[in-house]
Amino acid sequence: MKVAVLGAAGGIGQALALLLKTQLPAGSKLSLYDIAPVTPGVAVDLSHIPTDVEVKGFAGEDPTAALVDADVVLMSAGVARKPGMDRSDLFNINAGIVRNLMEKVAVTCPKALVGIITNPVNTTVAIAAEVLKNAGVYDKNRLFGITTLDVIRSETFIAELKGLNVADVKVNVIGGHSGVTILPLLSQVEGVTFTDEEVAAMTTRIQNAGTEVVEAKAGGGSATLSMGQAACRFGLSLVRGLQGEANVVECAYVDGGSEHATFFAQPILLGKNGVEKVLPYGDISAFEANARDAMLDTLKGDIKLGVEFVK
Ligand SMILES: NC(=O)c1ccc[n+]([C@@H]2O[C@H](COP(=O)([O-])OP(=O)(O)OC[C@H]3O[C@@H](n4cnc5c(N)ncnc54)[C@H](O)[C@@H]3O)[C@@H](O)[C@H]2O)c1
Ligand SMILES: O=C(O)C[C@H](O)C(=O)O
Repeated sequence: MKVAVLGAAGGIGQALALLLKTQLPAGSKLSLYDIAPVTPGVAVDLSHIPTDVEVKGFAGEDPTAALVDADVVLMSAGVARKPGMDRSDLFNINAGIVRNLMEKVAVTCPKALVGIITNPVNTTVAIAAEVLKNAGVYDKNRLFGITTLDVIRSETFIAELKGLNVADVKVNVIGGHSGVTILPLLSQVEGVTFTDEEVAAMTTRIQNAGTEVVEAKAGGGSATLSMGQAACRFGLSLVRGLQGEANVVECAYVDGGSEHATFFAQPILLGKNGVEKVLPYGDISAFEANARDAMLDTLKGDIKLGVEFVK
């Protein structure tokens, strides 16, 4: 199994690469790419960790060498937020980066499962899809916006509030990955009840958790370590699905035939071809139904921006 990380010298990329080096199945290959010249050095550094995962690093303008024979591509290349910015403020720089990298993916490893981390995810995934369509290689089951950070934040914050073992807390987060488009389905969390006030406060905290980190880092960037963990969890789930493991389920932002929007985050069953099945997200509360319906104009606008960027 070969996993390529694009943006591998960055805050997320290095954390993710470290976790993958120590957690990918024995015999895997890890391919690191970034425009930053330090990237081959990051690979040499990781290669001294005694696991059976071969690491190679590539720098420069062209990611092709890193993408050859990749089964999974995880992309965090791009710029991150500073205080006062919204994720959509990253569009001007990151849209072009994602487009250019996806053009190389389309030519070099069109069958790879691609997980997009680069913000604004609601839009960059639509850009990636349009590039793959233009190249004639789009398979909606192989493209994912990684929203796992919203899931692990929800698990953490709920366990803290309710005094639970975090390993026992499971939460679906649907919609997208910014502001009101992030919707944790708190009504479905087993063994827990929330007051209306708790639901409102917890939903807002999860929606603003990225900003919480951006402000705490005070100009030093956004979430990198928790995102490294989230992307590792999602990337390992993609690998487990590819290897034929049963019942691998994650929430992700996919082109899954949702009635709500072209791309929508919801639970998916992963398998040998990526998305095996888009799963229903189940019964939701009136609060959640209102929040879901209220987000749709924003989400559809974000998607339209991505489609129009490539056209
Ligand atoms: N999906 C999520 O939940 C989530 C969570 C956190 C951050 N993010 C996003 O991930 C992205 C990366 O964040 P970070 O903290 O790692 O930023 P960072 O600045 O630390 O790292 C980004 C890396 O991308 C590289 N890069 C820039 N342009 C490139 C190109 N054309 N080709 C290859 N590499 C290129 C840079 O050299 C840098 O090493 C940001 O857009 C951020 O908003 C998403
Ligand atoms: O908030 C950001 O800009 C980064 C990321 O999307 C996050 O949720 O932490």
